[in-house]
Parts: sequence; structure tokens; C-alpha cells
Amino acid sequence: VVSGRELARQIHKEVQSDTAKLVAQGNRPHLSVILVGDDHASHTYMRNKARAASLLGMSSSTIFRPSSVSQEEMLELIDKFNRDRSISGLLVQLPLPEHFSERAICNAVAPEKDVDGFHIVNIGKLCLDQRCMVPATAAAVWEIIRRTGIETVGKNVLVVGHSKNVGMPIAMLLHSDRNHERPGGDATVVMAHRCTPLPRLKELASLADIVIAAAGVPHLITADILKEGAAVIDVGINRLQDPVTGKLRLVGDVDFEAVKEKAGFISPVPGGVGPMAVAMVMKNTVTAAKNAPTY
Ligand SMILES: Nc1nc(=O)c2c([nH]1)NC[C@@H]1CN(c3ccc(C(=O)N[C@@H](CCC(=O)O)C(=O)O)cc3)C=[N+]21
Repeated sequence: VVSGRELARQIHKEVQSDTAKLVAQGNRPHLSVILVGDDHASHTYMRNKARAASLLGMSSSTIFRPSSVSQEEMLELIDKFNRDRSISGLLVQLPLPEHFSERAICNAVAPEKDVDGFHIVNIGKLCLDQRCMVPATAAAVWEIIRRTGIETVGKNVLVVGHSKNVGMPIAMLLHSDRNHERPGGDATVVMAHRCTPLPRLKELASLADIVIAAAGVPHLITADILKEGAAVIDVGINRLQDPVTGKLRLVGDVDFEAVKEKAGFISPVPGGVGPMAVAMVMKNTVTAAKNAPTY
């Protein structure tokens, strides 16, 4: 069982020492988070990021807006933050209310401050294997694989789920060329998604050396469909009511108890990709601060 919390602590140490150097140069990294509405999960994630920032010696601020805020007002706010030299990294927590174009909002954030890596220029660079801000959740999966010593070159990887913010960037990192400006995993990547027939999913899973579950379907990945010794990274976040206690419980897309007996590596939920994703936002914020103009 791969501990995302433990790996996140490693990254925190690295980020903390980089932060200290920047602070000594009078350039304390600052993360600004814009949070729209009162989605409970979004507030939890935002608090996790704010806590991590202060733990690592960065400063952070969260700007709350009601769900009635207009796209126009949001664009003005983002523009103001883009021009504010005291802000190193800026992210708008997603999802946004229905009346927003998330694409327009993501594209409004200055690419060099875009610690989410969701600006179209950063996505383009990601696809071209150029150095860029890598979306935190995908970077989290990448670092879990790297730091656990899981081999990717020539391996079969199955990414389950093709969301633009998670499945796509993960597949991009893992299939691309390791000898480029942004090194990739050189794996044979296959993506399955909601249109993949179940028998086909099973067939693909049985061939996979690494399975990345990012579909948002609890218990989708069961032990019977996996190859013995496969590495399983669970990116799912599902809140289920516990039949016994009645409380909401966080579960991933993987049937953890059964799969951990068959898998070579497995990342749990909670305590796997989640804490690593927070750590990667912090790392991106330090990168943004390093690259910021100092004149
Ligand atoms: N603009 C934007 N950027 C994001 O990076 C972004 C987003 N929007 N929207 C939602 C997703 C999801 N996400 C998580 C962050 C932390 C945990 C995390 O800390 N998880 C803990 C548990 C947290 C809990 O108990 O709910 C864990 O897995 O151990 C999970 C998920 C960031 N996202």
C-alpha cells in the first residue's frame, strides 16, 4: 500500500526548502484561491491547500464569491490578480456554477500563475512535451509512480476515465517520450471510459501493468479483472453513505480490500492521490514564484 501522505511529506520537505530560499530573496510564494459558492468538498480542498501553504512557509489567501457572481465579475477579479505582483500562483476552484464557461475562466488566469495547469497554453505545452505547469492531480499520479519505483517504459497502462482535468493529462504524462523537455513515461497507454463496453474494460484491465482509476464510479475496479501484481492508482473521490454507521465515507473507484491482495502496489483513498495533489499545487506555486519577474 503506497502512502500518499508519506510521499506528500517528502515533497513538502523539498518545497519547504525551496520556499525558504525564495523567502531569503524577498520573494515569498503566495497562493491565491478563488472559491465560488458553498460546495462542501471545494471548501475542504481549499482548506487543505491553505493549511499546506502555511505549513510550508508560503502565504495564501482565499477569496470567496457567492454562486450568483457573474462571469464578468470573475474575469475582472482574475485580471486584477494576474497583475498583482505579490501573487505567485492563482487557481479557481472547480466546478463552477452552471452559468460559467469554465474554459473561459481557466483561460483568463495568466499561464505563468496557472498552478492548476488548466490554461489552454499549459495544456497545449503538456501535449507537446514542453515544460509547463502540470495539472496537480496528474502530477500526483506521476510522482506516486516515480517515487514508488514503478516501471513505466514499455509497460501497459490503462487509464479509466477521460476527463479533461484528470484522465487526459495522466494519459499524456504516461505515454509521452521520456527524452523530451517534459519527460514522459514511454508507456503503452490505453484509455477506457463510459462508452467502453464492460467486457472490453475487463480485457484491457487484464493486460495492464498499471491501472489508473479516474472514473468516479465506486468499486468499478475489482480484483478479478486485474493482472496479478499490477500497480493500481486510485484517483476516484466518491462520498458514500456507510450502511452501518450512516455516515458519509470517502471511497475511490477501486475495491480496495480485495484488490490490495492481488495488486503489486495500490494507492488508497483517502490518503493516496489526494494529499499528493495538494503537495503538487504547492510545488507548482513555488515554481511560479521562481519564474516570476523580479524587476
Ligand atoms: N481548480 C481546481 N483545482 C483542483 O486541484 C481541484 C479542483 N479544482 N476541484 C476538485 C479537485 C479535487 N481535488 C482534491 C484535492 C485534495 C484532496 C484531498 O486532500 N483528499 C484527501 C481527503 C479529503 C477529504 O476528506 O475529503 C485524501 O484523499 O486523503 C482531494 C481532491 C482538487 N481538485
